[in-house]
Amino acid sequence: MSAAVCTTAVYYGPVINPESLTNFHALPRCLIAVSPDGNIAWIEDDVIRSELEAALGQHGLLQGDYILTELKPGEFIMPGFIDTHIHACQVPNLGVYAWLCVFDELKIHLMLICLFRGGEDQLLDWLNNYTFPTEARFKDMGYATRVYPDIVNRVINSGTTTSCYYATLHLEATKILADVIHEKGQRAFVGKCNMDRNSPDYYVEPSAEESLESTEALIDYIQGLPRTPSGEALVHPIITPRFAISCTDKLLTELGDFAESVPDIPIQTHISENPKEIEETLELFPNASSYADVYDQFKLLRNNTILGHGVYLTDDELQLIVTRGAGVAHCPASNFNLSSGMAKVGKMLDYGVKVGLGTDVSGGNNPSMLYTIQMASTTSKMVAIQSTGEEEEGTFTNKRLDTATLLYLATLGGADVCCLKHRIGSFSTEKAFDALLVSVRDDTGNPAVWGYNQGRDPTEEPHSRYEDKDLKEWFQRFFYCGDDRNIRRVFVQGALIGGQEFQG
Ligand SMILES: O=c1[nH]c(=O)c2nc[nH]c2[nH]1
Ligand SMILES: [Zn+2]
Repeated sequence: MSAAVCTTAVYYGPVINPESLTNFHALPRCLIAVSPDGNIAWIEDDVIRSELEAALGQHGLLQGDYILTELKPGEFIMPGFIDTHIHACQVPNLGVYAWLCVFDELKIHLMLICLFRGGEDQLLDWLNNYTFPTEARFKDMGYATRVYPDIVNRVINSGTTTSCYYATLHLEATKILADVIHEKGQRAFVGKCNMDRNSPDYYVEPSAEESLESTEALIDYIQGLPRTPSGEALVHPIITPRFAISCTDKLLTELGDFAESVPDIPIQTHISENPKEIEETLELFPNASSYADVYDQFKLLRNNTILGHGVYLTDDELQLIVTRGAGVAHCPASNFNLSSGMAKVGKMLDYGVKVGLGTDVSGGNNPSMLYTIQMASTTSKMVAIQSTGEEEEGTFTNKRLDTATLLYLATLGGADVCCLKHRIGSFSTEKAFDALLVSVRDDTGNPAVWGYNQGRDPTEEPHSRYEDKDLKEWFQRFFYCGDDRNIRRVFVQGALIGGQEFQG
């Protein structure tokens, strides 16, 4: 675990705080106090510099009771990103050409791996040709021990404070992933894939019983990890039937029965990503009226189910998903890379479906949520351009997603999908301080961001009062052309765990 925070931490400066699908707050002079347990003690929205000490005093904080971080011009604080769908074990597959050896009991598969071969393959071929061989390597715990720390670091440093991780089917390697996340102090859900059919012989579980057994063992292991000083767990287990195609009826039945006995443990899976996948699913489950109905029949569709993709969900399925209270992880980069299609996020929102964003590495080619936000924006614009329907006032269907909506999806929307909206996704009293300190100053070294210093008179008083429009401008520069270099500090539950200035 990262170092414990032992005194009140106070942050003073500009803050971006999401509120709803249509609104966020840009607060240029905000004061946030974080208790030693990492929760937000209180927030003052607008405090002028000369009244800072007085404001702290009113909350009973005298000098020596707190550590003050005062932001520089061009810096701001915002909630950390929530990635509702990422395959940690697929990061080694990102954009590389390499010879890869996969060992199974009897033979060595030697194959040329390249990401998407220029984007030729769609989902099912991509899984067989590239992804399953990549994931099979995690049978080797040495490999897992070597690669997972770098993968988690990379995710944290790109500003993701909560991740919903898929691991491989291997129990021991998945325990290693959970250990690494715990050690680094990230908030996360970690699941090992359940998959007992329609997968290559070197990468498939031998039976439904063994699949369930190792799932239960992983849950026990993760629930046994030490908690934060306030008794909260940061790493949670999640039941992870890979997708319907890779699970027998027996496995889905057993997982559904087991899930019923542990209603607080969430479930993640894939749904309706690709036409061929949907066709195959409906052939395998002839009694189901739709893809969503397959999961529903097996008691796997409920308020804490996270459904990856949902590109081709029908109206009936959207209605069923809303009724069950499940959420969707919108994975726009992956949907482009695998030529899956463009999810109708606006329509999902109008139906009342909970929606968050997912990088879906390595279907998605970047573990950064910023990149995913930009892809979600592009997707919504393409859906809007192609739309022939009338635009209705006050709805999202077929419209471009604006900055407020994209910010919501990447933060509060994700929190809602993870059933953690009461803890994370925005700043308010008693929520966890899961936050990013962002800079658009020139010294970040990101030339794509026209930063705070650009064109500014160096003799200008640096603390001249900013307006909320200045802050909104900095925020948009970061949102649409920022990258890891702009993410200076990453906090989870009040503890500094990453970012460019972190020396962990
Ligand atoms: O984008 C995807 N990535 C995967 O690993 C996967 N497995 C099932 N369906 C999937 N879709
Ligand atoms: Zn996925």
